[in-house]
Amino acid sequence: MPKYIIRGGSCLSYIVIKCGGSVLDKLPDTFYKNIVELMEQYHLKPIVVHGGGPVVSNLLQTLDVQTTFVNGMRVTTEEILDVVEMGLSGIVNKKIVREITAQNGRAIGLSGVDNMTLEAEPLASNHKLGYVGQVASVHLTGLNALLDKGIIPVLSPLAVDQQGQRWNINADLAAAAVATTMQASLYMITDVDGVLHQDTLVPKLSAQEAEEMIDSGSIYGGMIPKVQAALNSIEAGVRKVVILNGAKKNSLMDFFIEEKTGTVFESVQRRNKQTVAEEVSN
Ligand SMILES: Nc1ncnc2c1ncn2[C@@H]1O[C@H](COP(=O)(O)OP(=O)(O)O)[C@@H](O)[C@H]1O
Ligand SMILES: CC(=O)N[C@@H](CCC(=O)OP(=O)(O)O)C(=O)O
Repeated sequence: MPKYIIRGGSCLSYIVIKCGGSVLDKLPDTFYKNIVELMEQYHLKPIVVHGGGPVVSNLLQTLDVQTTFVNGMRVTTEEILDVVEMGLSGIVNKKIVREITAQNGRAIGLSGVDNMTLEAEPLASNHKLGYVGQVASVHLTGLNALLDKGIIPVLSPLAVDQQGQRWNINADLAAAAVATTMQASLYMITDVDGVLHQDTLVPKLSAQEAEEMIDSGSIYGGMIPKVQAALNSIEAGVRKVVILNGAKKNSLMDFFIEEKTGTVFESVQRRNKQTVAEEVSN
């Protein structure tokens, strides 16, 4: 087994990799290869949760259906739900499964609806967003059954409630819910190097700094739910979340080994532990 540093003194066996729609067409083969390597060489349990907003928007445009976003969330009617399901659980989900297969990995695609993996409730702040939900519970049976067999689950962010109603979940929120339930580290893969402030990468971001950047408009659009999901995950006990550029070759593995790029969110407790460890080693 290759040598690698486990930072913070613990081995997190689950890793949630959120793959954003913004970067889907720009992901190099190494991205999928790295996921397979994390499972086969580093004995981690990766779960891919994906978005695909641009694919859904293109489908809607082809169908001549208007679509609007409020703070990075798509206003979702029953008609739009059909297209979201078609685009995400169909086109995008199967593309990712094929790409992992091409790297000699084994992957099974499922939607949050399957086996009620993602149980939905209406979004807390859902004023006029329609069928936009949030995750009430993550049911892990299906995901664990696949991981135990060495199969990588690829999860699309649709969810279902107790009445059988589908809900459209922002993929960052879905990934954060899975990471929180599994107490996994969360890698949010997107098309920029991380959170930028005046075109400069912000390597670490606290909740207060993030709120200021959202209020000032320096964080906008799809980066808002991403940063909020990262902060909520940390608040709920996830030790590390990183926003990373997936378009760069090997970025996933490079971060895993060296932690040099991206914007990192960490719990205060973990930061303190690391500082103590570093002081001891000095
Ligand atoms: N402060 C910021 N730093 C970096 N990107 C930002 C920022 N504010 C807004 N963005 C936008 O957020 C986008 C990423 O969000 P989004 O398109 O929803 O990604 P994904 O599909 O990967 O989830 C970036 O491409 C950028 O246009
Ligand atoms: C409620 C909501 O906005 N859902 C998103 C789900 C996909 C998504 O989040 O995709 P990205 O990760 O590519 O942004 C949508 O309909 O586009």
